[in-house]
Amino acid sequence: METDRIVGAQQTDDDIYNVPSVRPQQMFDYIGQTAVREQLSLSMQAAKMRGEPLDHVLLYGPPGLGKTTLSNIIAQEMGVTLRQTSGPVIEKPGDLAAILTRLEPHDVLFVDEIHRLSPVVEEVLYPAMEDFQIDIVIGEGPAAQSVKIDLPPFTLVGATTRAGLLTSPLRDRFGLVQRLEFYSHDELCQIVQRSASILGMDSELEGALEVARRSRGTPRIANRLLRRVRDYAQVKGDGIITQQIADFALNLLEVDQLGLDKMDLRFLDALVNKFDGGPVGIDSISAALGEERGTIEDVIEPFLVQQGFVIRTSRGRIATNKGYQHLGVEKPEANE
Ligand SMILES: Nc1ncnc2c1ncn2[C@@H]1O[C@H](COP(=O)(O)OP(=O)(O)OP(=O)(O)O)[C@@H](O)[C@H]1O
Ligand SMILES: [Mg+2]
Repeated sequence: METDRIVGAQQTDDDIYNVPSVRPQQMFDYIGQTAVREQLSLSMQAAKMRGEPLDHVLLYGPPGLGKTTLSNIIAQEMGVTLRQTSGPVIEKPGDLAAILTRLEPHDVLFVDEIHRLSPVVEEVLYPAMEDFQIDIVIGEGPAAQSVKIDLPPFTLVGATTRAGLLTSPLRDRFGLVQRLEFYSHDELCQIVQRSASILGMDSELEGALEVARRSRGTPRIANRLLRRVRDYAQVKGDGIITQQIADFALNLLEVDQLGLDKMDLRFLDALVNKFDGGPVGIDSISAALGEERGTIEDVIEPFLVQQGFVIRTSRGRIATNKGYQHLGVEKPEANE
């Protein structure tokens, strides 16, 4: 499971119960994502000037990049209450109706994993988003009656890691659609330094940068690695996060210079050394590694593909030059 990996992007209990919280509370502290921040800030300012709620916002992108954080900040900056729920939790139309009718004017309703709403629930959401109205059916059989209920004007903030799974009627009802991008090393370095100072740690620039470089473009991973490096610095060093301390600590955790862990390296090694760099089908790799196909596709491959170590083709997986180089193996001439 990815949740067992130190470099997994999914949230773990360790991320949730870590105090003090390093999660930014205001836009000012939200590092990176400049375009998203500017567009949202502009729209929020305009909405406030008009005395209207902010238009509905869809945030999408890989896990751990700051969707939930941003939704909190939106509510905070708009000066309204945030109500949180998630797609799979809303089972029936009545569940959603109960949430919507309890909103105060201009509140932000955050729906995480919005791609997992059931179709009947989604139907209720359409008029709610468009006209701030819902139709609910009261009673059953021939006596059933449809009643229109007015809702307070509100802002829906939807988040998803799988924008491709959203139906187009739902997608079209969001006025602001923002894609979060992986963070640069420099941005992650700022995040690490900020978190270190909240945790009461001294960090040298090079130390923070070392953590940043190995964090797979993902703030959640950066914060998790930082906490492990902190342990190491306190036990083995003098508490300061230097490059050497970060390097030792992360090597101990078997997270390499580019953020690859053992699982990634086993995959790359099999592809290069057992299958001559491919193309090879996913099922053969799965058999060679003794890992389930789904795990490989959802958990190992995305980062390797995004970083250009591996490409997926219709004929199978192929190791790139970069993939060969990372293992220190010469790429054979004839192999394409
Ligand atoms: N722009 C940022 N600046 C500083 N820290 C950030 C930023 N974005 C995210 N973080 C940190 O990363 C952690 C993970 O972010 P968050 O929970 O918002 O991700 P997410 O996109 O909602 O992930 P998921 O898809 O798993 O729900 C936060 O607790 C926060 O500390
Ligand atoms: Mg989230």
